[in-house]
Amino acid sequence: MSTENERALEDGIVTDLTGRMTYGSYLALDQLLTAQHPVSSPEHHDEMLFIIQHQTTELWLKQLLHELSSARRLLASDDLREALKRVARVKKIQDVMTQQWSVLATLTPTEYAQFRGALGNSSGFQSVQYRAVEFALGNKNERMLGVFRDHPENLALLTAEWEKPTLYDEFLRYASRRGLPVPAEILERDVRLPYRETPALVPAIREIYLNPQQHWDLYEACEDLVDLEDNFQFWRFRHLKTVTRTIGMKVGTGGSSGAGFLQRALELTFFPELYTVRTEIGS
Ligand code: HEM
Ligand SMILES: N[C@@H](CC(=O)c1ccccc1NC=O)C(=O)O
Repeated sequence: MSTENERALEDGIVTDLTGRMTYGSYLALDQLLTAQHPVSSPEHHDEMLFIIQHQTTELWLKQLLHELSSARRLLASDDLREALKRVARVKKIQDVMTQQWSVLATLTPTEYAQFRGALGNSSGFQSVQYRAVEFALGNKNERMLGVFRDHPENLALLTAEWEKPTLYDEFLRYASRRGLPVPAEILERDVRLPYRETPALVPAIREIYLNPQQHWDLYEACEDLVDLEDNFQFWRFRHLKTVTRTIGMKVGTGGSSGAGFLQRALELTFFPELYTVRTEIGS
């Protein structure tokens, strides 16, 4: 151990950054770190945590959309292996997002009640990126577009997502090109509608699960999609549990019933046939 207990800076380290790209300029930190604007007055200590938790979630949602869009393009160009790399990253990001609830769970109902009133009618329900991720995964809902009528850029982003095939649509189109019997009603479906379970698809999925050696990459892909749906439900569940411990059964600032409304999202499924097939495997 050096007696000074101070690390010497090496001569090669650049310290005059005038006119150069820097850490802060590259990452636009001047903007990022001045974008926290608590609205409680006097400012409540815990509102900063509330803002940071949402902002970090929005950053991860941006990355999820980036990965999911790429995964769909890769599937459309028959590159399943690379598409699955994207999905692997999506799964890791979901893990972080779900873990992150434990930070917000340190916010007590007493603390939250002290600045909740300042939030007005704002609500996570109005998160355009969250809605775009739901759409990308198949939970389309035309009525959600209306929420963004006051914000043309958000409306354009979500409308574009609404009109795009979902990750499952692209996967099933790819499986069809690989020779699996994906019914025409799926290949030709109106992709702006929520994905609904189609019994005629189950034989194609069953074929993959009963003969994994012949369809190994598709088999892996199906399991990755199930992981992704599981992870999505874990996030929803932690949200519901955080909400219940913080506001109990109060109605939401966005105007919904609150916990009951969030509970009903847990009944939704993105990839129904991937679950149905499990009932049919073995005895
Ligand atoms: C104490 C913290 C939180 C509470 C009490 C809470 C409460 C609620 C409630 C009651 C709703 C239903 C809509 C409404 O009427 O407002 C909702 C929806 C939502 N919240 Fe939160 N929330 C919290 C934290 C978060 C965080 C950190 C995020 C991350 C971005 C988030 C994202 C969402 C989303 C995306 C929805 C829409 C869910 C859907 O449509 O199924 N919430 N929240
Ligand atoms: N809906 C929450 C308020 C809330 O959580 C919130 C408020 C503004 C921005 C994001 C929020 N997060 C999730 O809904 C409530 O009813 O307390």
